[in-house]
Order: sequence, then structure tokens, then C-alpha cells
Amino acid sequence: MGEILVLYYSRTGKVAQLARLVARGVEEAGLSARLRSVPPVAPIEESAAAGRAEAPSPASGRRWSEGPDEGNRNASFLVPDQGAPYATRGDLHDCAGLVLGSPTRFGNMAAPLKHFIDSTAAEWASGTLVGKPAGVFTSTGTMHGGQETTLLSMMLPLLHHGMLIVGVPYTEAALHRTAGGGSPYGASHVAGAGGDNAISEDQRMLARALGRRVAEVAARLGARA
Ligand SMILES: Cc1cc2nc3c(=O)[nH]c(=O)nc-3n(C[C@H](O)[C@H](O)[C@H](O)COP(=O)(O)O)c2cc1C
Repeated sequence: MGEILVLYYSRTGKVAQLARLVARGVEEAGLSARLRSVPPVAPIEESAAAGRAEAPSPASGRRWSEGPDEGNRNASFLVPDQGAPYATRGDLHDCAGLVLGSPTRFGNMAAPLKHFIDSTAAEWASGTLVGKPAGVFTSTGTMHGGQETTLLSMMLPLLHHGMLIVGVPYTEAALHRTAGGGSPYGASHVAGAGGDNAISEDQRMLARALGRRVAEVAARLGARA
């Protein structure tokens, strides 16, 4: 049981890009990453929740790329994310650690991710996630639009689940340098009002550092590749 679940919601692709960077960090630490997303919520939920194809298997040797903007740092992502398959609650049972990502919405996590978390009462009751390491990441439109409140609020349900919260330490040099996203509470990106900002080198390094750190802690707790 050596996989780290990278579970996210993304509407226009920024959090999805961060998720792939986090997954790379997990693999740099020698564990596998399972990338999963959650469906949008809509008044008629069934129509919003059509299935997605199975993910490429990390076991096949494929490394997670950083997504469609590789080589185009100025790409705009104002299109619906076509990201990872939707998570099942079984993914929570399987994982050795969890990294949770959401866009910031009104200073908080987005409803689709909260909706998924609210469906995990059975896992809370049975202690499925107790003692497993967890980290969080987000993307905002603006610099002071609530990255840290979102990251902190995302930790709350993880603490209720008994998870061990892992942040990003200041021994990561990029945390001192970054002029945008990235914080000791987790990885982040400032997308800009139109979503046009590319994920900066420091933000990329910090997203990978978060994935590495969750994986390293999971390994110390007994997870094996
Ligand atoms: C309903 C809604 C609320 C938002 N609230 C905030 C906010 O409070 N602060 C902020 O900086 N950006 C806010 N944004 C912008 C998103 O956080 C930003 O575009 C983010 O990069 C989207 O991530 P995604 O590309 O993964 O969907 C909001 C966007 C929407 C649609």
C-alpha cells in the first residue's frame, strides 16, 4: 500500500496543473501517485457526474507530466478541466497518504470537493484515514484572495479524519523567494483575474516539495513503493 492519492477539483485547469506537479513530487520520493478528481455539483447531479476514463497506470512507468501547458507558460485555461478520473471512496481505503487540492472560492474550498468530503462519513466512522499523512494545495485569482484561509479550512476535515497534516517547511528555498503562491500551509498558485498567469518556477518547486514531503512521511510510516 504505497500510493499517495492526489485528489482535486479544478474548473479551469490551474489546480489540475498543480495536482500533476504534486504527483511528480510523490514519485520523486519513490512512491506512486494516484490522480483523481471529483465531479462538479449541479442541480441535476447525475448529468454533471458522467464517468471519466481510467487513468494511465503509474505502474506502467509513465511519469505524471505537468499537463497541456508544458512549453507554453502563458497558456490560458479558461476551459473546463478534462482531468483525472473521478475518485471513489475506495481510493481513500487504498491510499497511504492524501494530498487535497481545490480552487479558492470565496476564501474557502470549492463546493464539489466539500461535497465529496461530506460523503465520507463511513470512512470517518471506520478510521480509514487515521494516522495517514495529508497535505493541501489551492489556486486563487488574486494574490490576497484567500489562499491561506482556503488551505487552513481544507485541513479541518482532514483533522477530523485523524490525518497527520504535512506542510511545506522553510528549508525549501523557494518559500523564501516566491513572489506569488506557495506557503508553509501548502502549495498554491496565483492565477490572475483572467487565469493567464503561468505557474512560476517557485510555485512549481513548492508543489513538488509538498508531494515529496507527504510521500516521505508515508514512507517513514511504513508505505512501500
Ligand atoms: C465562484 C468563484 C469564487 C471565487 N472566489 C475567489 C476568491 O475568493 N479569491 C480569489 O482569489 N479567487 C477566487 N476565484 C478565482 C479562482 O480561485 C481561480 O480562478 C482559480 O485559479 C481557479 O482554479 P481552477 O483553474 O483549478 O478551476 C473564484 C472563482 C469562482 C468561479
